[in-house]
Amino acid sequence: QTAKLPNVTVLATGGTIAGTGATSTTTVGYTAATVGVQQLINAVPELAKIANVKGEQVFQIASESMTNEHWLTLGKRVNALLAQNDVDGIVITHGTDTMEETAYFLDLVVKSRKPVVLVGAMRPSTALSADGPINLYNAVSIAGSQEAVGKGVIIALNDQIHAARDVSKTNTSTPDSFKTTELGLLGYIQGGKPFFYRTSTRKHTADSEFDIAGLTALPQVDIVYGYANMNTVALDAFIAAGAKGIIHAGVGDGSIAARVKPGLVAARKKGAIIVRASRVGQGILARNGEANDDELDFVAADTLSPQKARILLMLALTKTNSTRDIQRMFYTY
Ligand SMILES: NC(=O)C[C@H](N)C(=O)O
Repeated sequence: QTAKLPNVTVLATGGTIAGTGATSTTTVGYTAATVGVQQLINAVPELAKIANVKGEQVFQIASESMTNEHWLTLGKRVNALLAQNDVDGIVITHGTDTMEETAYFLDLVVKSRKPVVLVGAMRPSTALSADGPINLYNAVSIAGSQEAVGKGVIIALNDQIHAARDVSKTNTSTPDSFKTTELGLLGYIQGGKPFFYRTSTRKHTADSEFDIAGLTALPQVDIVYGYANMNTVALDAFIAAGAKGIIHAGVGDGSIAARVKPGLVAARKKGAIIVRASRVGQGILARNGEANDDELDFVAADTLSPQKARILLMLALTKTNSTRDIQRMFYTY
């Protein structure tokens, strides 16, 4: 250990960054989650110059198979490590498909201001111009930096730094897939150093009211997707299966089809919390806009994507059933 260097723990969970393909030109149709954490670290010897890096294999999965239970395990491990004086920051290697969801979950449950950086790759480790090694190098640099303290959970790929709340995967396969909404990215990594230009005004990490310490499961919340000719088949099935909350990923500003509305009203009467979100991807979901939320006792998702609204609603339901309080949470986080 070099005294002056920060101590960064790399928690590996799988994904394409740990994937291998048949040939160097295989950039699709490879196998995700095959390379172990020590091999990932060893592939970037330059890491030793910027941090004392320790690796830990938490899972080895493709991120499309991420579950609530994985999140609880990971969140507890992150909190335990960040409580240690000899850990300055954490990097989590993760598949890109659900990285934005894991990042937002952690943003709401990590009890520390120390940096937590999620990183992945769009190309497998065996590909020509694999993006994993440079992304990992940059992520370790951010996790060990003073600049990243207190910024909330970060996603860093392709030389860009994004806040967990507002970033999403926007392209199926290109290395510049991760974009923040119009709200704007946090900064860049250049020459191995992070440069921050903005922060979110929303609460996160050490200022969050959510605590997973005593939890072994999260309440069931499902998403129903809006489209022309939508019906209530999926909604009714989720409610019958015991959903405690429904995210309605409506068209436009969260509009509800005339023939779907009675199903949502019935679900609310049975006790499920209904959150109106939008499938559009940008903008504020107007409370009392396309639906009278006050009258229907629904919640508006603000600017959260449906998949992130699901996470906030699950955590909200661990604390309250009050739609008033849940709406406050959607305007706070
Ligand atoms: N680029 C990736 O990491 C995609 C992969 N399916 C995953 O999410 O694990």
